[in-house]
Amino acid sequence: MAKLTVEDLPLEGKKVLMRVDFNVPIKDGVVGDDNRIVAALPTIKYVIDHGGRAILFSHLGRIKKEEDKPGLSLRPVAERLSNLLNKPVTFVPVTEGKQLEDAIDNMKNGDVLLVQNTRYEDVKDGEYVKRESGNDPELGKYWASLGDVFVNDAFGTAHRKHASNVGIATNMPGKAAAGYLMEKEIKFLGDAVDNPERPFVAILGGAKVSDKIGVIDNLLDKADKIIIGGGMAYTFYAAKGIKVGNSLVEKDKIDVAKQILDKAGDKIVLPIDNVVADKFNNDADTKVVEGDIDDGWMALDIGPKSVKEFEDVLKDAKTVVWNGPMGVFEMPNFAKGTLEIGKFLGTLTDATTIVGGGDSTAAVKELGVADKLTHISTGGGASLTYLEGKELPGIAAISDK
Ligand SMILES: Nc1ncnc2c1ncn2[C@@H]1O[C@H](COP(=O)(O)OP(=O)(O)O)[C@@H](O)[C@H]1O
Ligand SMILES: O=C(OP(=O)(O)O)[C@H](O)COP(=O)(O)O
Repeated sequence: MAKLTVEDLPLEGKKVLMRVDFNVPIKDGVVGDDNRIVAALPTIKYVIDHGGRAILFSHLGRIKKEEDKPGLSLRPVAERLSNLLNKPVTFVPVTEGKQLEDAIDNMKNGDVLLVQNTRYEDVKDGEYVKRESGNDPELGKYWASLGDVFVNDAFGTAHRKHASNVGIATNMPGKAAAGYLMEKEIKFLGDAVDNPERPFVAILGGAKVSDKIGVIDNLLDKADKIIIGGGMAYTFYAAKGIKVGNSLVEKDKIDVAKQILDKAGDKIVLPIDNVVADKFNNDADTKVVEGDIDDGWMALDIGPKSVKEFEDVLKDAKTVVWNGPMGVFEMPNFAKGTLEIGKFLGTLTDATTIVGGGDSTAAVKELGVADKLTHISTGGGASLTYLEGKELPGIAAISDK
């Protein structure tokens, strides 16, 4: 890696500022899926095992007004982290000032401290000032002044230019390194996209064509096949002149979809059949249709022939990258396509299989196949930005070796 890593930094007795992505689901004050916390443990352990004093920063959710703050405290995360590390974690309920500075001064080698949600800085005295998410230069400078070195392990936030990632790093030139999770994410995604074992198949789903057009465009030059399922498939149907009924279509993207199809030749694989419904509801009347979708019906999942078609494309793949569900996965009656594809990926034990994004990750976990896949990315937006071939500001700001 051309960037400094945690192993390049002096740690013994140092105040080690660490940016992690602990933006995890919290319900009634309890952490739900703790995958992102678990994924950061190797770097945290490395730092404390080498005598560093780990000062952790993360955002949680989005804060636009004072009332958002109480429900988005990182305190439950500190508790879960403490359980996972099997040692005390000091939680500091503020993001700046004497209380934080004193807590840092009181740390001993090997101690762990978690600072309050960095996005508390986005609202000051009731005003939405975006000091954290707007990368206020004074804030990054202040946080950088609290430590000796900086480790960024927040891959999930790497597509954001925040004070707590880019700001701190730019104020610590030559002392800002990547953690193990960051390294691992870049390695798997980087190898998959830049140096894939072939055939390389990408599976893209979900709803937002506009967000993923850039990804498709970049992958056209790199992948052998691109499977498009989920809501985005129907904008491509429209581009091909197939009737879409009431299915989700981004009308202003039909022309771009046409251009992509022209450029793609037979690289793009679209669903043959779909589960269509008479309303956007789990209890809707449904049927499976091939090709044209009549008015009054909307496609909410791929059909059984599409599942077979996609599996035929996937069965010989040596590298697979999957982002986005094949249907309205949240409704049990339209989850089958996503679950079948997830299950099939679990059988591809000879291939490198990488899954990114909340819904697809949830699907493989629900199926219990997550541990059969090579890599589950902790970043949805970040992995997409990477697949799009764009620079991630959080990574760019890390010091070069
Ligand atoms: N056929 C479909 N029609 C409408 N919405 C769909 C369809 N297929 C998938 N979706 C929706 O797409 C959403 C996920 O889209 P998106 O945000 O683009 O993906 P991701 O969460 O992976 O980034 C899910 O909420 C899912 O219900
Ligand atoms: O969860 C995140 O994004 P993701 O759901 O796209 O992976 C990151 O923590 C970034 O959070 P944000 O989208 O509120 O900036």
